[in-house]
Amino acid sequence: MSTKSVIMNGETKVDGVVHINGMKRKIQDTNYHESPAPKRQCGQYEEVQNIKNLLFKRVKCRPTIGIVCGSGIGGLADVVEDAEVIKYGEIPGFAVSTVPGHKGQLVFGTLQGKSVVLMQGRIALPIRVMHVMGVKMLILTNAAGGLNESFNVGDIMVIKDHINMPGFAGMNPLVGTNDDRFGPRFPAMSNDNLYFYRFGPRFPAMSNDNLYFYRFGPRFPAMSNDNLYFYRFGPRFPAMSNAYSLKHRKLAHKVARELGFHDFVREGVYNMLCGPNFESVAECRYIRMIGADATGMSTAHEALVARHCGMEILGMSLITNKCVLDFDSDQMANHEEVLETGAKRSKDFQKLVSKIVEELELQ
Ligand SMILES: O=P(O)(O)O[C@H]1O[C@H](CO)[C@@H](O)[C@H]1O
Ligand code: HPA
Repeated sequence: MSTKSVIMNGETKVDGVVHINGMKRKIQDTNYHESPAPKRQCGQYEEVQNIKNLLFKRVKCRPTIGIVCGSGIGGLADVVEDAEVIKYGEIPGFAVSTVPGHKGQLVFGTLQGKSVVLMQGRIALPIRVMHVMGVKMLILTNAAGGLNESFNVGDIMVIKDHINMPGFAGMNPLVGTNDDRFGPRFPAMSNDNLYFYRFGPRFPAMSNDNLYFYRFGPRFPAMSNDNLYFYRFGPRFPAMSNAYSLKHRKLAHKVARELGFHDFVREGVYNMLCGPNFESVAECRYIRMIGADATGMSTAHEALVARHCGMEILGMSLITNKCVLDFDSDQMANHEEVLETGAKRSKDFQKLVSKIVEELELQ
């Protein structure tokens, strides 16, 4: 006899298979989002702790700020003082970055008096390693193609939000069983401070502030009197608010003005596609239509992993080329142009990031 249960509106579970809008999803628990995922690129907790221990045996630096250097932007490492460099190949589990323009190493040291770690070469695992090392603030940089017609090659776009396009097709670094030691189950990336749970968290304390809203209410609420949320296992459907926080975007623009960079520092929405091909003209037109100002092949997943474990983020894209939006154009994006623009703007980018680091107030 088959067992059938209604999980939530429109979703039913029949013999361990969830049916959503006519599609079948095999599940382990009652939660289809927790179906077994392939080995997680952003790291299991023990693995991440082991890497941290290994790194802390090798370096003196205890970073509080992490910086991910995009294509052609790695020159920032040159201004890091007391640099301690570890190649990805020396770190178990770190994929060796294959993109030209990415050196594939971690650089620990001091920037403007603050302890930092730079990733020269982007892979997902180090974000969680940074988190367990104590990094509170992550600066994400990338090279991106400009979609906004008013952007020029060489502009720097402060990211106000992102579109995780691969996520539309199920590619999200947070898919798989949630490890609550990193963060909650369903982080939202909206820009407000309200938490919405689809079902409510599992074992939350009912805090004293008025920022948390439950759509259905928490499962096992305690009524304690403190202002903090403690998750024993983490909430199921939390929102991850303030992803690219206004505070840090404002700081980036203030610093840009102080440096006289305001003419080429812009703001906009970053779109991530998987790559490795550059986008077709129709794709570019589509991404522009849905609200993106620039597009690349990175950053959104790192932002998701970072926000999931509670890090603050600031993102900046160097517009290295203009995306081709005209079907009849013979222009073609290419990685050489990306690196070339990166090189031309590298000193300005370094100054901007260094001064932002100097002025960052860590909570
Ligand atoms: O996002 P970063 O690492 O800057 O690199 C960008 O540049 C490469 C394409 O030229 C792609 O990897 C794209 O994502
Ligand atoms: O035009 C682009 N598309 C995708 N990624 C990129 N990285 C730099 N430029 C681009």
